[in-house]
Amino acid sequence: MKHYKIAVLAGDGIGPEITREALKVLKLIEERNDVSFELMPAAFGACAYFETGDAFPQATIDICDQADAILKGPIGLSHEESKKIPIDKQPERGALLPMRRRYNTYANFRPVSLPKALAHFSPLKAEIIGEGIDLVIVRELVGGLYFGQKESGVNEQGLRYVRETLEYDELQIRRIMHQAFKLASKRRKLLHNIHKSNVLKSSVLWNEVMEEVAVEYPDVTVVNMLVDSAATALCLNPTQFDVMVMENMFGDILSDQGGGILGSLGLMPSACIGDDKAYYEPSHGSAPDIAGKNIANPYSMIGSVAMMLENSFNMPEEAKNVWAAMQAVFSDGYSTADLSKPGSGVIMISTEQFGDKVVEKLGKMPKVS
Ligand SMILES: NC(=O)c1ccc[n+]([C@@H]2O[C@H](COP(=O)([O-])OP(=O)(O)OC[C@H]3O[C@@H](n4cnc5c(N)ncnc54)[C@H](O)[C@@H]3O)[C@@H](O)[C@H]2O)c1
Ligand SMILES: CC(C)[C@H](C(=O)O)[C@@H](O)C(=O)O
Ligand SMILES: [Mg+2]
Repeated sequence: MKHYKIAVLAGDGIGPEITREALKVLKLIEERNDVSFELMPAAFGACAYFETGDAFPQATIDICDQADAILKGPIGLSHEESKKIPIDKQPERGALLPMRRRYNTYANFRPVSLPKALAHFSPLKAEIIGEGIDLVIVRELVGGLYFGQKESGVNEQGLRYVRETLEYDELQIRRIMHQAFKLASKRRKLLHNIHKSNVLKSSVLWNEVMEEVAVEYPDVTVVNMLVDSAATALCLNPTQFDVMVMENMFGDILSDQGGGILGSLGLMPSACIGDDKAYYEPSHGSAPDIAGKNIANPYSMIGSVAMMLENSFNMPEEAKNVWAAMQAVFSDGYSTADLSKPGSGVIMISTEQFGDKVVEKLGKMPKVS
């Protein structure tokens, strides 16, 4: 029997609620397969800061170091609450970015997917969604503005100033390009390279390296698109996209737009992959506005489990079953509050009921031999 250690970082806000549902699904997966999961819960985020004075405490680092994979809920506080924590200890700078850096999880895969049958979830017109949206944003996750040099102070004119640098070297660009081209090769063989080379020199290097890597993938068609134009295209014609590759900050922004065109950030799982370690997290945040109400959509967290099964545990068939189980819940007409607005015809269920229904559907699916 295969045995895997999973660090479970439930995080802040809706994190514990959606993690609870994801763990129900993991438990059933253990029962259905020749696999055992050793769950290692650990404090991470604002909750860890208030408990220990550190958003990514040493005890959590030790657990994550040992783990075969990390399942992470969203972290963070509301804008006002964040002010209670010194800026460098806040969960984003004090936990999330250090984790990305520590495990060098440079490739972030953010699927943006909505089958035609669920077009009513989207704010876009059905004719725009056509046969369905099915694209993946490949976001570089450990470079760019997020990790470049920073300085701030008072300048010669006595004005407060700040300087943040957008840094990439060719190795960082090359490795994310290989990830994007490999994914494109397995899908529609179409890669949209998103850049801003009309202004940013970083994008000029980005495009140069992309062209060098492209030679190794002659069957993949590359379409170059400026990031501002891509933002419009995601709304007006999202089905033209299959795989989109971009630097860190562009990927942060366009992936939230991805959630927007689907109808909810609750539909946005993700995988953050490094050469030696991977962690899995929803693309969205801790949703302080709905935390503790049992109304958050756990699809993003359960989808992150599916991505973990496929990428870290070599269980692609069971991963497909998890996706199918969630789609089956939607097909029966149910969803959480984010996607069941009055008049939508969708029957509203709680976070917990959604998890239970996924478990029920998955339990009825034939086991993978
Ligand atoms: N990777 C992460 O851990 C991560 C990602 C993004 C934001 N954050 C942090 O989260 C905190 C809140 O940020 P924000 O409010 O700007 O963004 P958010 O993503 O938490 O929420 C934006 C909107 O989407 C809704 N939403 C998000 N997830 C949902 C779900 N699963 N089901 C239903 N609705 C959902 C929220 O209710 C809210 O209306 C901030 O501290 C931010 O830094 C963390
Ligand atoms: C919380 C924040 C640091 C993070 C990011 O900007 O990468 C989040 O928005 C995300 O998309 O994972
Ligand atoms: Mg984001």
